[in-house]
Amino acid sequence: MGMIFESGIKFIDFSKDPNDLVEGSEGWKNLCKQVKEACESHGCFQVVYDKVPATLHDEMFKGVKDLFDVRDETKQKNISCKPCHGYIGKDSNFPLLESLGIENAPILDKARAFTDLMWPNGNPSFCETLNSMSIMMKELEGIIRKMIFESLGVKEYCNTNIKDSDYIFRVMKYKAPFSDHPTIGLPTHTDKNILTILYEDIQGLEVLSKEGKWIQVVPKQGKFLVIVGESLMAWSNGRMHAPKHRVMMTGEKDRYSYSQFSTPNELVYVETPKELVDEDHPLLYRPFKFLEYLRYFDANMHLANPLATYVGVGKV
Ligand SMILES: O=C(O)CCC(=O)C(=O)O
Ligand SMILES: [Fe+2]
Repeated sequence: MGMIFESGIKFIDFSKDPNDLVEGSEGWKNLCKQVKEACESHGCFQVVYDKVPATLHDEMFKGVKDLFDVRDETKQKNISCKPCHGYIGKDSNFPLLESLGIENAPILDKARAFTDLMWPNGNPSFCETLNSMSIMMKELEGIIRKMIFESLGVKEYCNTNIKDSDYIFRVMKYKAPFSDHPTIGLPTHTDKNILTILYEDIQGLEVLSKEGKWIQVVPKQGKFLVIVGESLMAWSNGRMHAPKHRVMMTGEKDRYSYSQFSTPNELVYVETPKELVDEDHPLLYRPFKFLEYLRYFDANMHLANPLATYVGVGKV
């Protein structure tokens, strides 16, 4: 049951046999190994997780399209005191992109507060879709995180670490550039959070390989893309790779995507466990608080490697 490569991105099947997701089973151990290898080598992989029905994805995209048709003044009401959490719209540098963040959407009241803000009479059906989708994406994220911790030999940290997470759900729209010349939709970046679980309708996302090659992600029905963020990279003492990625747009079709980012709770320190530090793996990053780092990053976007500048130990 080797890993399959599609367009250079590893593909892991979580839905082959239900026993594979039973902790401790042979299938589980095999998946742990595949997930670890993919996160080390590419920092991302595609995963089939058929607990999320295709109809839910369809409803989600329909709701997301309606959402972006809401008046700009209403969308701008979606504000947050946290950087990169609210409304991002039609920035003159990246005019194709529009995006909205929904904090802790797996909590029904939070999802409802968002849909009540966007629609005058709320939108109970989209609220339910959004909430169900974010709960399932949270479950998938939890499984993957468990697999990563187990494969790193630090399973015992899993409970505290999962318990101490927040989630931010983002919906994205990239307007069609009406050109065959690739145009930037979202500039090159690394995610700052723990893990990102992403679903997209049409091609556009590209991931930079360690060898410096841009790899196009080919979206497929039912396949999520999982991306390692800088918090997990730092926590794992650099073992897990946080890849650079970007969105490039061509053609005449708008692109929609949605993702859920797990983020360390703002009160806890992202701190490398002592088990992951030894002579061969000296400590790379000092403990930091996620939200403080996000604010630092927001104010220092010009830096080539903001995390290393912020909390890097020695020359990283
Ligand atoms: O829309 C996408 O496919 C990618 C979005 C992304 O990378 C992000 O929001 O961090
Ligand atoms: Fe990203």
